[in-house]
Amino acid sequence: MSDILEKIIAVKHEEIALAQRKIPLAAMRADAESRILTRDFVGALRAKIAQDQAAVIAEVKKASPSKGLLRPEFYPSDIAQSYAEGDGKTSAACLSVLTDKTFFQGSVDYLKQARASVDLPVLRKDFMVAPYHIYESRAMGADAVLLIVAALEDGLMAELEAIAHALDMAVLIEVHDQLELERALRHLKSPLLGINNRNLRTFETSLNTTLALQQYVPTDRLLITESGIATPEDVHTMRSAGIHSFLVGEAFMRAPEPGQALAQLFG
Ligand SMILES: O=C(O)c1ccccc1NCC(=O)[C@H](O)[C@H](O)COP(=O)(O)O
Repeated sequence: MSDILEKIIAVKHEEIALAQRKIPLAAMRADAESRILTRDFVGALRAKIAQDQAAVIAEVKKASPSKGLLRPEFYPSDIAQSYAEGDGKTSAACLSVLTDKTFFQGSVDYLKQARASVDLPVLRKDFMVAPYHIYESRAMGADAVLLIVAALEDGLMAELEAIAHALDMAVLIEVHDQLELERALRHLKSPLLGINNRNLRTFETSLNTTLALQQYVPTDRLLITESGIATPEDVHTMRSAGIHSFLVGEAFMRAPEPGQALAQLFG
């Protein structure tokens, strides 16, 4: 595991211990299981692709460990609405909202605000390390969760996926290299397979990460390229290679109108 991931995961274990003292696991689970209305995350991506459009998961991210503060004036509802509207022709399929406070200046409230202001399905972007996280994600309204293979043992990641699916949530699996990809394919069932172009040791992004791993992804999985997508040429490179699903944060967060930036990048 990279240093940054190790640091983040250590903080997540501390956070969970605190959270469970406030709301015990049984209560959080009951809350999660009482919420039955989920938006179809996988369906929203597939619908865009069926219309020959790029399926964009647009990220609501105030700051990041690699780049620091991205968007000082940060209003999640406005950002979400801008993504949902785009330019009227090209818009986001889904949202991804960072809820981690320590490293990304995110918040659970940001997810709630963003989701309440649009009809799009929402991914909770955080670092899941225990079943509690999955129940908590559903209880706060998330339609999908991220599972980072580099941060999870085989048995645990399969357990977290099963809980998410039992709660009707989608799971975005995230890998960085071939070993992680093989583990994911062996232990996880979710159709959503994200390849993250960011090297978590150097923070550099390279689209070649996706292009090199693409050949090992079975056709029944939906490949999503993540991180470092910044120019129409990047989009063209991916779409020419048959990759039509994208997770993009920074390029939109630095723009005054994130939805317009999305339309310019993908229109
Ligand atoms: O963004 C970071 O600096 C980062 C550092 C450590 C772990 C994860 C990190 N990013 C999470 C992401 O996966 C990105 O927010 C997402 O793929 C969007 O990337 P980008 O378009 O490059 O903002």
